[in-house]
Amino acid sequence: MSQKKNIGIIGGGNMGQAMLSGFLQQGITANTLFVADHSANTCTQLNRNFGIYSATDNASIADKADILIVAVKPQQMRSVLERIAPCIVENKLLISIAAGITSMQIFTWLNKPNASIIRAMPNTPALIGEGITALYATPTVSEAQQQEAQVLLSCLGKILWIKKEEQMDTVTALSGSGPAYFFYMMEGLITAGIQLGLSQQDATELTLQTALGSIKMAVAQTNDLKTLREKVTSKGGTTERGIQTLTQGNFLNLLENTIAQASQRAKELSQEFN
Ligand SMILES: NC(=O)C1=CN([C@@H]2O[C@H](COP(=O)(O)OP(=O)(O)OC[C@H]3O[C@@H](n4cnc5c(N)ncnc54)[C@H](OP(=O)(O)O)[C@@H]3O)[C@@H](O)[C@H]2O)C=CC1
Ligand SMILES: O=C(O)[C@@H]1CCC=N1
Repeated sequence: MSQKKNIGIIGGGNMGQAMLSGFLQQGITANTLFVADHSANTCTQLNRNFGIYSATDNASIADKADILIVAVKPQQMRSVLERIAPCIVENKLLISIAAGITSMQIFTWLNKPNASIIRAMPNTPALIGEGITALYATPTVSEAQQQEAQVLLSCLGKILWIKKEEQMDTVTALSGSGPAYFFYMMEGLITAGIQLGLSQQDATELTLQTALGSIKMAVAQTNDLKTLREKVTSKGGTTERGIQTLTQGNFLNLLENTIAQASQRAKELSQEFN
């Protein structure tokens, strides 16, 4: 990515900082990164920890940025966008990562039907360059801007372009929220191991390395997931009993319902904060 482009981020919280880390690790220079956060304390910390310029005034950061990432909570999106609207001049690319908030709402709040808007859904593994970011470009975004967004957000891991905006809610439920489901499952496995007599340290090491090895095998795609599972599951053995227990507990239905509910929540966020 051309180092001449200034990257602005509004909202220096969990995801704003994960993105910032990913950008810096991939060699985007600190003097092209600008962050706004309404907390002066957060600004001081960002400046100290990342060596980037930060300010409490959103408009000043929006002005400096060629590419502006809005990373505040959905409930803050409307007031933030209405206030920075005068800064969203022609050729500035605005990337929203807010769950649920539609491009139609963004255009309306900016009152700029020709603004260049991309919706992005990253996830927190962006912090170590192992995220995946789904992207949806509105028709006002040029090919060159799509390319810029792709190059920039590739610093955070993989990229997946989505053609239909309505799919963003499912994407949010699956990959945006997804790391939390995996962390939750690992927490549960560790707890179970401890309850059955392992030390915290041993249960943690066994769980984390098993997760890592399984993910690496899944990603290598030498076999499909079902085959990989079946290779572990000896007839009449331990895994079979474990999987039976998951099946009896409607594990797959539970997962389907989890994604459906998270996706539904994205739709509600859009309506609640309209
Ligand atoms: N966390 C995640 O894994 C992911 C989050 N997202 C999306 O990213 C967005 C941010 O989420 P997340 O980082 O978790 O939230 P955080 O609350 O951690 O970050 C938001 C930051 O913005 C600050 N802020 C609040 N109001 C303003 C304002 N008016 N102007 C400037 N800064 C403000 C907050 O300060 P304060 O805390 O003081 O309110 C906070 O530091 C959300 O829209 C979410 O849907 C998308 C993908 C993944
Ligand atoms: O929980 C949330 O609403 C945000 C969006 C995806 C991950 N975190």
